[in-house]
Amino acid sequence: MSDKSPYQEKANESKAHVVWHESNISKADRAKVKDQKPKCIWLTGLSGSGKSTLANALEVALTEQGKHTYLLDGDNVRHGLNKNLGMSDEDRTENIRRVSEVAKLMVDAGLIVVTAFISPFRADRDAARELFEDGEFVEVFVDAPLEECEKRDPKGLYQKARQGIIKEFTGIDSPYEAPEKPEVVVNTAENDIEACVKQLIAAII
Ligand SMILES: Nc1ncnc2c1ncn2[C@@H]1O[C@H](COP(=O)(O)OS(=O)(=O)O)[C@@H](OP(=O)(O)O)[C@H]1O
Ligand SMILES: Nc1ncnc2c1ncn2[C@@H]1O[C@H](COP(=O)(O)OP(=O)(O)O)[C@@H](O)[C@H]1O
Repeated sequence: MSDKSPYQEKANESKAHVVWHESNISKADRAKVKDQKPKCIWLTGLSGSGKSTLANALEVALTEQGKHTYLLDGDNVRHGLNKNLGMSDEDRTENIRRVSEVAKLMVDAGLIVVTAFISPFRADRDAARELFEDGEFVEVFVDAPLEECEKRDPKGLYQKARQGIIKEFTGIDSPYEAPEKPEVVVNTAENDIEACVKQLIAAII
């Protein structure tokens, strides 16, 4: 987001008068009560690659193991917190910035957070990583070729994008920058859902 945005102008006005408060309970205290290591599991990939499906299945598996989790999904967050954002590059960046900060708060609360956003820009995902301590941020590339995602087209969005009804669609007329060094790559075109979840659990726990 540029420095000329209304959000940034208001932030600049008030910044000088806003003071950080320390809390008596730390992230480590909260994590100890939950008996787990807080983490942010960041799923990135094309629409239809399998982010929501895997994030849901992963949350189920973690909950069955007694872990305390929360799932942040792009479609859902865009109905509430980020309902004032569209799909321009600038709005996607702001979407990911806000979600990264929410995920950081949730990790501070001691949770294992799973996020499912296209998050197409490398710089935005790197900025998210910067908010976390070493080892807390696990970038997962949910990898499936565009042709496979388009064939699945679970919401009929690719068809609408090809017809020009939806503009700036990721992979069609908006870019997707694949991760260069993700902690995990799950290939959803070659492995079934169960195998991908197994791979994720092994990488996380
Ligand atoms: N133009 C365009 N491009 C891509 N996706 C679109 C678009 N318009 C609507 N949708 C639907 O919005 C979901 C993507 O939201 P995200 O918040 O994950 O996007 S982003 O990270 O800000 O790029 C995405 O969800 P997934 O299919 O689950 O990825 C789509 O359902
Ligand atoms: N290994 C797999 N992992 C995840 N989804 C898969 C896999 N194989 C096939 N699919 C199917 O692909 C589709 C992915 O849709 P979805 O999870 O909504 O993707 P996204 O959230 O990335 O848009 C679903 O219909 C799902 O059943």
